[in-house]
Amino acid sequence: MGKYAQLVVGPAGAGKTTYCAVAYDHLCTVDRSRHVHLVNLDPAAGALPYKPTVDVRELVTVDDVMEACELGPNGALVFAMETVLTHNWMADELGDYEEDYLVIDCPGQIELYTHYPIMRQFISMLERIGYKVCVLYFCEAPRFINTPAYVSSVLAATSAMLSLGTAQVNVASKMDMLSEDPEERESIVKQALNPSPFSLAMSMGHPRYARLNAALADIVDRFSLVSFVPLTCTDTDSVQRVLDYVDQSTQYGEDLEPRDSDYIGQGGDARVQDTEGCEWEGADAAVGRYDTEMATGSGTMITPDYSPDYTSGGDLDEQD
Ligand SMILES: Nc1nc2c(ncn2[C@@H]2O[C@H](COP(=O)(O)OP(=O)(O)OP(=O)(O)O)[C@@H](O)[C@H]2O)c(=O)[nH]1
Repeated sequence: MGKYAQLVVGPAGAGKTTYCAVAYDHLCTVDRSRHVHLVNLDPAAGALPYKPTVDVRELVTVDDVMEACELGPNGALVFAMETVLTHNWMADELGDYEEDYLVIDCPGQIELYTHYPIMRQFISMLERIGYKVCVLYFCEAPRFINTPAYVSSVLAATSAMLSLGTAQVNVASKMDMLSEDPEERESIVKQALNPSPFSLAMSMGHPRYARLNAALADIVDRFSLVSFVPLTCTDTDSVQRVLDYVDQSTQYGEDLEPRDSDYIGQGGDARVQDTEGCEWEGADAAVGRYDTEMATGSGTMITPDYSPDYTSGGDLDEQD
């Protein structure tokens, strides 16, 4: 089987801990071929709904750091995470097994994924000891209904992808909060995630920033930035679907295929061509594999044909 890790990241309250507990149960009961372990990487975590195999709080807690170093909660968290890396504690805790499947519950401070190199270094450490890593970036689906929040989520997910530099599956969590009807809720999110660039630009923010809004809307639209796999933690099928995409991005079980057309949003239609002319569509592109390839310069993204020139002026200028 080899060694695999899913790193569950995203803003506070997005549903990371709940997913980790549910995914662990699912993997232990439905797919029993893996040696699954839960890892708590949040030194500020309170009561957890699962019993972790490895718990960072045994090494350091945010409360201890706050007291010892007289730091605030955010500074203490960064200090605690740096402590984890400098002590090589995690590698020692994980041991030298040939086969492992880790589900890692991470802190909810977004700056860890976008500003600091800590999580990138943590991923490098896992890769060094033989793990294939996939990041799961969580966003709450109900936030997508508000356009500025949607654009901000897309940009934050993209920022994490660039900063962490590994395969990434973006997850739209808490889908059940949109509607009781599964079809209706997917359609709500699909609509919210596929606005025309014009309506995106118009509803993005204050007219003072019309040119910036237009440029961002164009980028979000033109480059099919990210897609989201819908998730409701109480729905076994949707949990399985997320796991399928993670498997595909880490190439766990080469013969596994994700279910088609389950991605929602811009990148669901992404098409990517590698240097040998081989084209990846939808899932392959959307799981973030193309981003990794592009980052290393070995991939070429095919952009949609429709790319209106909103940045050159027109009606939007009148709002400046
Ligand atoms: N309705 C609904 N609620 C959910 C779902 N997943 C999680 N929640 C709820 O969302 C709240 C936050 O969930 P957590 O799993 O603690 O979120 P988190 O991202 O780990 O939060 P932090 O540890 O603060 O970073 C809890 O009350 C969960 O019960 C879901 O699929 N549907």
